[in-house]
Amino acid sequence: MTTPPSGTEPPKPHPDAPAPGSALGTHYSGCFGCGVDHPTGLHISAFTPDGLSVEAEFVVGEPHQGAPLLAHGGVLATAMDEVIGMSVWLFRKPYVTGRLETDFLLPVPVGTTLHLRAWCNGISGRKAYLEAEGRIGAPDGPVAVRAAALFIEVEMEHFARHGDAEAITAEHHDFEVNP
Ligand SMILES: CCCCCCCC(=O)SCCNC(=O)CCNC(=O)[C@H](O)C(C)(C)COP(=O)(O)OP(=O)(O)OC[C@H]1O[C@@H](n2cnc3c(N)ncnc32)[C@H](O)[C@@H]1OP(=O)(O)O
Repeated sequence: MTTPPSGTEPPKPHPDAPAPGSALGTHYSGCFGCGVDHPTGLHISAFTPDGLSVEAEFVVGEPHQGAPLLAHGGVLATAMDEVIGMSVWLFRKPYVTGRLETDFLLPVPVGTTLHLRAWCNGISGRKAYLEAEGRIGAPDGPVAVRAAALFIEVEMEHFARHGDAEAITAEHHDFEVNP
């Protein structure tokens, strides 16, 4: 379910995608993944090297523990969800996570800098097929977490209908899309 149907072309950058090297900023200041105002969130800040994929760092802190001094698996899955979400929004359409599969390959100690990368393998109709990985200590460090995801395109109205419409319009969005 997270593999594109055969024949799906690899995506090309959207004409309005951020320029290669651009920082992506936060899409919502209260977001647990990237929000700058979240007291215990992951504070992931990301950039796109090519307008198609996302690279980011996540420093595992004490609020992110599962076992003593080790990252909680659900928190690591959140980090994967966040960078995958950032990468699919590069296509300038709103998407939400439908399915997220995660493999945990190594324990991740508190204090680790996880180097995250997310990319899209294909888009077919409303479905986007994506992957991510988290490497310990360096962009070419050992892989601790891998994820594959199916994201589903929605109307912007999805967020207003199910969430807080005023908060959406009040925030500045680096990821603003005009559906
Ligand atoms: C920059 C932003 C960063 C954000 C990072 C964080 C991202 C998130 O965490 S988003 C929050 C978590 N996700 C959600 O809240 C989504 C909740 N789910 C929903 O709202 C709905 O189920 C939704 C929108 C995904 C799909 O509903 P709906 O629009 O009615 O479409 P629906 O017809 O059910 O599904 C569309 C297609 O996707 C498929 N699909 C939907 N969900 C899944 C799933 N879990 N697994 C596999 N396929 C699925 C359906 O089978 C259907 O396929 P087909 O067209 O071939 O029949």
